[in-house]
Amino acid sequence: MGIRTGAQYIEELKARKPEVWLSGKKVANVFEEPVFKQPILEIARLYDMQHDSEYKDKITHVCEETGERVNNAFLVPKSYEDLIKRRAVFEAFAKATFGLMGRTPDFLNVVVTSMYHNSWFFEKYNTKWAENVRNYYKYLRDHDLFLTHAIINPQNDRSKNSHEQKDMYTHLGAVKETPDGLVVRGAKMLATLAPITDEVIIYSFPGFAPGDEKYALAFALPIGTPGLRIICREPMQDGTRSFFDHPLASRFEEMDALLVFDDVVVPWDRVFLYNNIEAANKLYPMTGAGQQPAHQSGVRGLVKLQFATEVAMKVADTIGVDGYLNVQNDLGELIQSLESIRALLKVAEYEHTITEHGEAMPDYVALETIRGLLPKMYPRAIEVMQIVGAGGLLMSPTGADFNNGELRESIDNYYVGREGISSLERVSIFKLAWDLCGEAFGQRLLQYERYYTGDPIRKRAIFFNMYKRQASLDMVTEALKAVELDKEMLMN
Ligand SMILES: Cc1cc2nc3c(=O)[nH]c(=O)nc-3n(C[C@H](O)[C@H](O)[C@H](O)COP(=O)(O)OP(=O)(O)OC[C@H]3O[C@@H](n4cnc5c(N)ncnc54)[C@H](O)[C@@H]3O)c2cc1C
Ligand SMILES: Nc1c(O)cccc1C(=O)O
Repeated sequence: MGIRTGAQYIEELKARKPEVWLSGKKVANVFEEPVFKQPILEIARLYDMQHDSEYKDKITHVCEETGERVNNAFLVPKSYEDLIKRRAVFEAFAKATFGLMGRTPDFLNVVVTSMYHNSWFFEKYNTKWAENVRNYYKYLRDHDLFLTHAIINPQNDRSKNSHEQKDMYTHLGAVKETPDGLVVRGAKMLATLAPITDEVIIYSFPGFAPGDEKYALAFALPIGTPGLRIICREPMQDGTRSFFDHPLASRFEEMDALLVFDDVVVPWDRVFLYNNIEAANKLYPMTGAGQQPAHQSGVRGLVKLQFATEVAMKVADTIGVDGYLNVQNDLGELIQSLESIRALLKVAEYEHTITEHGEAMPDYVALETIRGLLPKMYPRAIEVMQIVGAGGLLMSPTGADFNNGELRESIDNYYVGREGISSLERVSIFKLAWDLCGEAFGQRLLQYERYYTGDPIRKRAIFFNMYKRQASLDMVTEALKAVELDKEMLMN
């Protein structure tokens, strides 16, 4: 098999019947559901890029084991050059979606590739788990599959651990072992793009306490597995809004969902971890499942931040305000943020380390710095877009108004931009901006940047403590030597 085409992705999607709930109704056919139709086509486009002569050699490679061409997300990076090959697919997929779809197939395929290369970790606890991870990676790679994931407990009572919740199966937990597999019950959040993916992987994110053993789980299942219920949030576009009026919301609605497992049987060959809180707490930091996807997210986040910065700059130019100091100051700040992330990515790749298992790991400090900065920089770019766009963001007519002969003269006369910018150009740019800085669609993109990789506050605290453990603070010691001299004097 190897790389799929968009048509193959869609055919396989059509052949599945996941239990998807949307706005109070069970979705009979995901591909025909207007809310999902365009996002499916956008994902299909990514698969087609793998066969496009412009991208094929950049984003795919020939697998040494099978001789098939596979996506670079499945490449185990062994060198700087391999990291650059991985970056190529992250960048190509991000640019195809302006960085607005965070969970494109490359994201989780990188996670599973990392778990595969670090199957020694699972071996330590259970050789079958390690074998299952290795087999699953090969299955994903050879079938070029698209995963969703839900590694966070639903937001119920965050002051209590899973085993202390009112109902012991509010959070996903193991119920019993059977000859066919492990029976699991409960919920996990927040499975982005779940309705249009092939499979779901559940893996553990640190935070398990003694008593949480039944919740210590990692496994993968086909998205249409019986008993798996996918409950979507309210859609932010109904699939009928025009590309003109909502150039981004109409294309890139990245649905989020709660997953409810109703005594679902996980076959034993799909169980990667179970009933072991030490393993569950260490999986994320020890298998590269935290660091390697941060490379993908950093590249994607850079593209998204660059896109927002470009839109803000275009808005300012369109209405002739980028000559003013305040606007230049704000836009200059966005560009400096953008260049900071670009530089940090180069550092992350260049200052990679080779692990004892031969994996090229992008630099932790640079990646964590990106992880902590993007949740601040992206909201700031949206704020600047709102400040510069001002009332003009609420002035745009609709495409229907443009098409109304009675209105057309007024539209052409009164919606123009600066000299040389027609009404159509000005309104089109302001509609891009409004999708990003006004619509619920854009607010989700902002919340995504804040929280897609965990709670930035707690992640920053972990980063600080890691940094503090390695920080020598030598300059302070050096500076205090001068004080020592005085002390000798003072002592005498
Ligand atoms: C758009 C979007 C897409 C997402 N996609 C996915 C996905 O595909 N897969 C996935 O698994 N997850 C996904 N997530 C979920 C994401 O991982 C979580 O949002 C993130 O881990 C934070 O958890 P939470 O949202 O439950 O916030 P909470 O943990 O409930 O935090 C809420 C508030 O309470 C504070 N708080 C809570 N607990 C503590 C504590 N112990 N100590 C200090 N402060 C605390 C937090 O700082 C925060 O201010 C997505 C999130 C968003 C917004
Ligand atoms: N992918 C993640 C997620 O979905 C939630 C929390 C953390 C991560 C991550 O990869 O760091």
